[in-house]
This record gives sequence, C-alpha cells and structure tokens, in this order.
Amino acid sequence: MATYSRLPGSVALITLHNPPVNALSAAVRQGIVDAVQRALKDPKVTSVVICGQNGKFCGGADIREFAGPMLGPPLVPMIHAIEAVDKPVAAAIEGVALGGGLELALACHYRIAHSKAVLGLPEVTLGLLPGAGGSQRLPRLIGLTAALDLITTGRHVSAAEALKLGVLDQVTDSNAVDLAVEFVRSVAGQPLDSRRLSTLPCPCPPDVDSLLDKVMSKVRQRSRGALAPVACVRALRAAASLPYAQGMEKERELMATLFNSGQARALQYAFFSQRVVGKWSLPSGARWDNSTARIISKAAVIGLGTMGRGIVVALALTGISVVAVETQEKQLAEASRVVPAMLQREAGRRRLATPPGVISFSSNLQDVSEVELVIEAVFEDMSLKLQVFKHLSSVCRPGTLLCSNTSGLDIDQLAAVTQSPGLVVGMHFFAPAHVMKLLEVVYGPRSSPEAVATAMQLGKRMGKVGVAVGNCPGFVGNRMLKPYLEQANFLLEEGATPRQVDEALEEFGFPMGVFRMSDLSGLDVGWRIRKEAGLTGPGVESTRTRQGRRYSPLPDQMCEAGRLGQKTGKGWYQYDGPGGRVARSDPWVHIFLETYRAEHGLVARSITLEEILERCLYALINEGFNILQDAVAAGPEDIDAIYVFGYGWPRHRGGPMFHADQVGLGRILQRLNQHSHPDVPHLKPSTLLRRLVAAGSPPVQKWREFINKERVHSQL
Ligand SMILES: CCCCCCCCCCCCC/C=C/C(=O)SCCNC(=O)CCNC(=O)[C@H](O)C(C)(C)COP(=O)(O)OP(=O)(O)OC[C@H]1O[C@@H](n2cnc3c(N)ncnc32)[C@H](O)[C@@H]1OP(=O)(O)O
Repeated sequence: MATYSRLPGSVALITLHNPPVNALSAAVRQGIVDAVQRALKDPKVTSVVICGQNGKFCGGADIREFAGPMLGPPLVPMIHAIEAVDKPVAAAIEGVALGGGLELALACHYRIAHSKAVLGLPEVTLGLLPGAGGSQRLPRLIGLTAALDLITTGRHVSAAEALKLGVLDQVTDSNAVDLAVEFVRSVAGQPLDSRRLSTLPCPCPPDVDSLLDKVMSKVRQRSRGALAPVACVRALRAAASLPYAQGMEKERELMATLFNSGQARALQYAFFSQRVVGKWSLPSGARWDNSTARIISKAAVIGLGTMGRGIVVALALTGISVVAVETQEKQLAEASRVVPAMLQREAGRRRLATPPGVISFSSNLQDVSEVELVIEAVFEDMSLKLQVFKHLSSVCRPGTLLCSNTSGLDIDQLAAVTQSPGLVVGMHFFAPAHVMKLLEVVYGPRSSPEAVATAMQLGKRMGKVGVAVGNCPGFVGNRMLKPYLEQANFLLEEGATPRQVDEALEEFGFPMGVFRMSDLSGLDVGWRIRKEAGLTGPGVESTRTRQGRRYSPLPDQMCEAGRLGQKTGKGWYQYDGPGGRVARSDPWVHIFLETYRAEHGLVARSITLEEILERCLYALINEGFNILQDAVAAGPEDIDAIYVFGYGWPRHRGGPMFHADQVGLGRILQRLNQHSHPDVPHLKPSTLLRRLVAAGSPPVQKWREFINKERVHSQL
C-alpha cells in the first residue's frame, strides 16, 4: 500500500509500504493512485514528494505478480497520471530505484537521491524491457547513447553516476526526503512543461542509425539467443525516431511479446533461484536461519596454482588478511609476482574504493597457525590432500575451519584425518576463482552447521552465489557433467565431429561447446581422474566396455598423442601454438576419428542437431534427477543456480531442471527411454523422473515439496 500525509507548508508526502523492497504490487499501485488523487484534490497541497518506507524507494514491479493475472491499477497509466499532475512532484530516492521504481521516478518532475542510492533499469535481466515508459523517457532525459548502455545491460548505477548522467537533479549525504520536501516547496507554482520527459525530444548523436546498428550487433553477439536485449534496442530505436505516443505503442508491443515468453519465465525463475539457494538447509535440520556463521578476518590458502591464486584474490578483495602458502619455491615466486597485480586489476574492475586485505606469502605451512579458516587448493590428488589435512589439523589452533577446494574428491575422507571433522567442508570454486560467481559448499555427515554457515557467509562476502550440496563424487556440477561429456564422446564414435557437437550446444546458448571447453580446461584433467578410477592406464585393456559400461577411449587416446588442448596448441581443435585461443578444425582429428571408427568396426552415420542436444542435455538432466533423489541437492533451484553460475548454462533457459520442466517431463522420459541402453546407465531414467511423470508432471516450483513427501512415504 501507500500512505498519504500532508506536511506543514503544503507538501503532500506519499510513502510506499511493501517490505522488503517496496515493490509495486497491486496494493501499492492502488495506494499511489488514491494518494495522487488526494493530493490533486486538496487545494492546500501545492507540491508532492514520493518516497519509500524504511529507506528504500522502490525495487520495481512486483516480479511475483508476473506469474498470475495482473490485478489492480495498471502501472503505465498510473505513471502517466503522475507526470500529468499540475503540482510539482519529486521522487525522494533512498536505497534503490530499480525497474518500475525508476520508471516511477522518471514520471516525477524532479529526482533527488541519497548518495548511497542505486538506480537502474534491470528489466532486461528478467527477460523484459522497461515497459512502463522507461524505454521512452530515459533516452529523452539522458540521451540515446547512455540510455542504450543502461537499458541493454540492466546495470545498476550509483547516485554519483546517475547525477553525472542527468538522471538525478540533486544528491545528498543527509536525508533525501527532507531535501526533496524543501526542494518542492521552493519550486511550487513554477511551470512544469520542461519537466515532463514525455514531451521532450530524444537527444541523439548525428550517426544515430549506425550507432543503433552497432549496438544491435554487439547485443546479438553477447546475448547468445536472448530476446530481451534485442527488444530493448528496438524500443530505443523507436524512442529515437518516433513521437512519444508511437514510441509507447512500440514499447507495449515489444513488452507483450517478451512478457509471455519462456525466456522471461526462465529469467524470473533464475532471479528467485539465486535467492532460494541462500536459504540453505541440510538433511540434519540445520538451516540458514538457525545456524550461526563465524566472521572470518584471517584466512590462509594452501597451494598457489591457478585456483589458489584466484581464491587469494577473492578473499583479499573482501578485506580479509590472507596467508598464501606454496611449498614449491618457483611457484611461490611466480605467485608473489602475479597475485598482487591480479588483485589490483580486479579491485579496479570492481571500482573498489576500500583497500583490499593484506596478503603475505610463505613457503611454510606453520605460518597458518593463527588464521581462522584455511582453504586447501593443492593438486587434485587424494593422498596429497590427506597429508595436507593431517598437517593442518596439527598446526592450526583448535576451532580453525578447514576447507578444501577439491572439485569432486571425498570430503568425509579428508575430515576423517583431522581432529575436528565437524569443522571440515568443501569450498569448490570455479576458475577463475576471483571472477566466477559459483561456490559449491560441500557438507559431509559430520560437517557442523557452523562450518556450513561460515563457508556460505564467506561466499556471500566474496560476492559468490553459494550453494550447499552433499558429498558425492563430483558433487553436483561435475557429477552432472560426467554423463554430458560421455554422450559427447559417444557421438564422436557414431559419426559426429567435435565442431558439430559444439555448434549444437553453442546454438542452444552455451558460451562454449563441450569440446572447446575441454580444450580450454585441459584434457589431462579428466585423464588423471579416469586413471585414478582404473578406467585407463597401463594394464587396462583397450575395449569400448569398461567396468561393465560403455566407455569411449577417445579422450585418453588424444592425451596419449600429446593433445592436451589449448596449452599444447592441439586438442579437439588446433590452435596457433601452445596457449592459442582461436579454435580451428583439425584434419588430424578427422583422420583420427575415421581410423578409430574403422578399428572398432563403427560406421559413421549422420547425426541431427536434435539428437546431439537430447543426448548431451537429457543425460545431464537425468543425473540432476538422481542428485535430487539422493538429496545431494536440496531442490531443483540449487542445481539450476550451479549450472547458470558455474557451467555457462544460458540464464535465459533457467537451468537444466527448469529446462526439463519447459520441455515436458514426459518427453524427457520418453527420449531417455529411446536413447537408453543397458550398458549406458546414465541414460536409464531416474526413479524421481518416473514418479514425477506418474504424478502428472508438477511444475518445477513444486518438486521440492513432492520430493519431501515421497521421501516421507519412502518412495524414493
Ligand atoms: C497479455 C500480455 C500483456 C503484456 C503487457 C504487460 C504489461 C505489463 C507492464 C508492466 C511493466 C512493468 C515494467 C517494470 C518491470 C519491473 O520493474 S521488473 C523488476 C525490476 N526490478 C528488479 O529487477 C530489482 C530486483 N531486485 C533486486 O535486484 C534486489 O532484490 C534488490 C532490490 C537490489 C535488493 O537486494 P538485497 O537487499 O540483496 O535483497 P534480496 O535478497 O535480493 O531481496 C529481498 C527480498 O525481496 C524480494 N524482491 C526483490 N525485488 C523484488 C521485486 N521487484 N519483486 C518481488 N520481490 C522482490 C526478493 O525475492 C527477496 O525475497 P525473498 O526471496 O522472499 O527473501
């Protein structure tokens, strides 16, 4: 709702009330309409201020309402009515003015903000455009070029930047509402025509068409099939070329298409998933709201390879003091040189004013004795990690949290060699660790709620999306990746080329197909894991069935031929020498595949794009259902957040489990059954998937509840 009060000196104050962010729900819109009417009718009122309760102006339209029928007064006419008021109206912006919140402010005649306020039109990140006049008013206020940047990226800007751009009229370090009240009193009675943005022309550069074409091609390239950024550019083209009323008509038309699209649903689901995963819970009953996190101020990182260096930077950026330990002198010397530069660059990129934490480098493990939390990031080798954990347990003071950055090894085994297994958790970062948003926080049966809460809290401080997951080989992300990679290799055996597979996945929206990704991360990573699992190596027979399952030795043979990916200049593609980035098809690979097929009596067949996607993605999704069934992930949102933030799953497709819901669970089940084969267990449909289909395929938002009920009745 919104409240109305008349302040001394003829100013009406309209306050939005809808915690936590004063979103423009039906009740708030009704409250605003009523309050504006009252202000208009009251002859004693000469000016109006609109503000939000609890220091937050407005977080925009109520996203939850988008899923149902839109009730209450519509936003667009409400905003028009505010602009038309013949008494000066000012928005007093504290906290946030985002989306519809900023559009509301743009309808006001003046905008006054607190210096800590954040403004933006992030609708594009929800699969929409600023459809309450924002796409037409903002360019008229700040010019087409700046509006294109803000609207197509959805980025938030500080009050200082907004003032510079001309979005704001004044910024204050003190009370923005008081200043706005004082200000509107001073301008009461003055003409308002020039303050109504809809009446102004849109300032454009002379080469407007070439600017719009350039932005459009950049947006298409960056958006990987997302519709909203393209629609935003179209709406802004209308602002630049049409009178306001026609521009609004175009905005409405584009918004109508986006509003009901699967992409908007996916992006709004992704918005809420990101928030759901913060509210973690463990099978033990420990939860985000009944567990206490420790505040970490001193931490250590053991191992300064690529991952360790990124973790040091991520910690230091939060202001934590870090002891960075590396026992190999050469690696230590290189890290001491490289890490401060990385830190400087990243701090600059994030426009951090505060000095980052202090880093001290050491080759001595004893130097971690005073820290509160250690993150081990040594080579992915269990015996080495066990040694490190044993040592840490004796060196660190009691109560120190011991975390491992392992990408899939057994956390319980590591915990078992320490004196306090409850204080051991996995903190699985993704490369580059100071940039990538995902953090898998891995708990074992003995991990204490405090340890999980602390790791999750620390992740949040580092700006990560932390997802609490159970302990199993590969955890969630890499466990699901395994069947995906496996299917990609099988497709090569059957006749596909690496480029065909990659193109299908890139067209789906991944930034990189599976083979380009393997080349980037190094083919030897998986090779080492397969050797440890006894699947390849000396003495293992070179067959296509191993340990009772279909097995493709193709990636092993690539490694044996010294083709480890980008780092060797050759992998599934060829590059311009070691470290090269541009992937080109390699005739060697084609001959290699042909020879391989001939040796194994395989006849290449033509494989459709559809089959590539189904086999790779449905195998991955099926493993997601197994993970939910095993309670390794608490809900589908957890899996989807992991894939969107860590594995390049296109955000406008919501995540693998959301995608399954969109495709239809019945269809996924039917296709899995079709592709299924007795010696490919990953394609055997999961029991959970079958039970969901039998229950009528409830929507993804209901799966958590369904799983819990099934578990109570021991059906899973
Ligand atoms: C027939 C078809 C017709 C089609 C035509 C239709 C026409 C319709 C016209 C409608 C035009 C609408 C145009 C406007 C659109 C919009 O405004 S879309 C929304 C834009 N706003 C945003 O994207 C902001 C989203 N929120 C945030 O970025 C952050 O929440 C925050 C505001 C910066 C605060 O961050 P923080 O303090 O970290 O808190 P959070 O944890 O993120 O959030 C707290 C809780 O608040 C919930 N929430 C936040 N914003 C909204 C929102 N806008 N709507 C609903 N709920 C919101 C968030 O989910 C958290 O709740 P819990 O998860 O329950 O904790």
